[in-house]
Amino acid sequence: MIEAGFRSGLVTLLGRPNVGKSTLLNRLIGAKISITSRRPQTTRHRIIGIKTTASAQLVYVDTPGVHRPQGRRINRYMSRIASGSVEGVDCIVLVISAQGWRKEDEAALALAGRQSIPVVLAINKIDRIGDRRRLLPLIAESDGRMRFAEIVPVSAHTGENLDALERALLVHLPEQPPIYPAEQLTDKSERFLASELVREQVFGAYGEEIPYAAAIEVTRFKRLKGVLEVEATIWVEKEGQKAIIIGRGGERLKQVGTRARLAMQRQFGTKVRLALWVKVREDWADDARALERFGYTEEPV
Ligand SMILES: Nc1nc2c(ncn2[C@@H]2O[C@H](COP(=O)(O)OP(=O)(O)OP(=O)(O)O)[C@@H](O)[C@H]2O)c(=O)[nH]1
Repeated sequence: MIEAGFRSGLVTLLGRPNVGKSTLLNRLIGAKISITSRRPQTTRHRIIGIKTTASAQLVYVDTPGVHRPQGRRINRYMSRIASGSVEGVDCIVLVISAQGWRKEDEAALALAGRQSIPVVLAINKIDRIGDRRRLLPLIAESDGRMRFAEIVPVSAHTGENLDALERALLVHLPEQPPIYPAEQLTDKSERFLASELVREQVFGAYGEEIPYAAAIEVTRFKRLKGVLEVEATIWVEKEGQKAIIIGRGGERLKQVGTRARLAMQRQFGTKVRLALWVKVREDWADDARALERFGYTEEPV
């Protein structure tokens, strides 16, 4: 039964790379939907997280960090997804860090400001600020940057003040029935999530250019009795990168595989058998056909 006055709508999480959008999405939904890492530009897709209560359904849209697209096709793709994700939504959450405004925040601020929809500013990572009074000048400064519908300090890490953020968003949603079934948490498949869980481990395990040179292709995803069988290829751009991923005697790849398998077991609640390969496809990040094959095909709604 849908309550009278039920509200539902789309809320885009926008911000520069690494401010904590995906961490925020996962906290708001209470489940791991979008992968996170210490490195910028982890999110490459538009990922929807759905939260349904008795009186409302908030459909959050996680986006790649807004950054100046460098020449590569994958970066242009990510930028297109981010900028397209502010269209046709009911509200935008612009996420910045409690450490203050940075030059890199400005592209996201400008993008949010160009829309004629309410923008709520979430000042994230407040757990890092010992004395909360230090937030007051940042709030005052933010107020001068744009006419925000509301400014809400939060911590995606601890969950602090997320109820206030939700309340600030709900008022901007139209009264209408839910968009998605109440039990649905995301628009992405388990197969997609499996590829992301491998990518998350690659982001965590290797430095420098390796995470950005890697794309994951899941070639088998089969639930058998009591076990989920997953096979995936880590595509890189150069032979040298392949050697680094594999490591001496295959040790590093083995470690990545173990971690990804355990993450999948937690995620899917079943025993997982995972086989990983590493292959080279030169310049895949700039190759339209390779991007399509690796799943970079979404169009913003
Ligand atoms: N201390 C603290 N760290 C946080 C918080 N939110 C996110 N982080 C950390 O910030 C880093 C980036 O988080 P992500 O959620 O991947 O950031 P993102 O904005 O989605 O990044 P992109 O994919 O680059 O757009 C990770 O190391 C997170 O653990 C927070 O509230 N407090």
